[in-house]
Amino acid sequence: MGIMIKDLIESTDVISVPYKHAEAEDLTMLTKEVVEHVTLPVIDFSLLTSGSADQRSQVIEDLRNACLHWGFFMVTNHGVPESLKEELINSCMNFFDLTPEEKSVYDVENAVDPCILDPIICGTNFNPASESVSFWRDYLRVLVHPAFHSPPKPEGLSEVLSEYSKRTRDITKELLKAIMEGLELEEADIEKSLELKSGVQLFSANLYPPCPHPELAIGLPPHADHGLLTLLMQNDVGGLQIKNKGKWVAVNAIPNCIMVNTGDHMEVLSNGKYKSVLHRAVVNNKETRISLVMTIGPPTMTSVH
Ligand SMILES: O=C(O)CCC(=O)C(=O)O
Ligand SMILES: [Fe+2]
Repeated sequence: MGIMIKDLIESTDVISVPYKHAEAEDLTMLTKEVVEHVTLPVIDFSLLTSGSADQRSQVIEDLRNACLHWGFFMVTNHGVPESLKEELINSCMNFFDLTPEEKSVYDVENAVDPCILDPIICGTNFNPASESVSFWRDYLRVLVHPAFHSPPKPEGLSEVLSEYSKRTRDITKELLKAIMEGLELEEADIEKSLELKSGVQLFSANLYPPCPHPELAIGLPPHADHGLLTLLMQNDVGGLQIKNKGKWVAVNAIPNCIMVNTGDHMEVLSNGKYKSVLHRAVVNNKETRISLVMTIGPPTMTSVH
């Protein structure tokens, strides 16, 4: 792989983001423009599972509106303990801290066939020789369902990832059920059409080290996700921006909420009603950001984006 940004930063005193990029036409992707901060719709998960019938109907209505107008919402009271999130963040940090040799086993550039989903890959989007905009992200991506995978190192990652995968999967199922009810689809049809039991669940840990010139780089360029729903948790550093009503807005996350967005398969399933939303991640020059991303889709899903 190209050397991961994290390893590069640790091996050299000076790291620059080439200024030539300022001339690149890709500049429209960059984030010099001032973006407004918004609060996404909030979905209280506990009301979906143990609220009264009225409360559940209200949450279904809220989900409908969130999917229609935003394609993004924040889930609170979801039952994932903060400690589990913290442990997973620490384990992923420990993975990125492995030596380049240890990580090279999962090097995306050694992947045999780009059409086959490699169960575990890691890599970087950073390419110092690139003529266009700098991408400032290292990542680990793991297929966690229908068969669970995990790198054996660092110790503890596998257990924590397995637990986190199960919990986010259960949350996704409940959310999907409620979203489908809002679309007035029958639950039996949904199970059948989604084939969630054999569905694909992909985990990504995105690492965005502090960037000396955040205005000349982007963490993740604008994209939409494959799959039905994507669930995202982050260390308490912001960076996610979404395109809403034609303009980019920055997301203010409630601490420890799960941010959820609709993906391409949801757009198909809802007959185009719920759009697969464009989003991107920007970087900053102060703090490392990490996002834990879980994408769930049908068995045919082959990649995240
Ligand atoms: O890190 C983020 O905020 C965005 C991550 C993302 O969009 C993805 O992994 O698909
Ligand atoms: Fe995404």
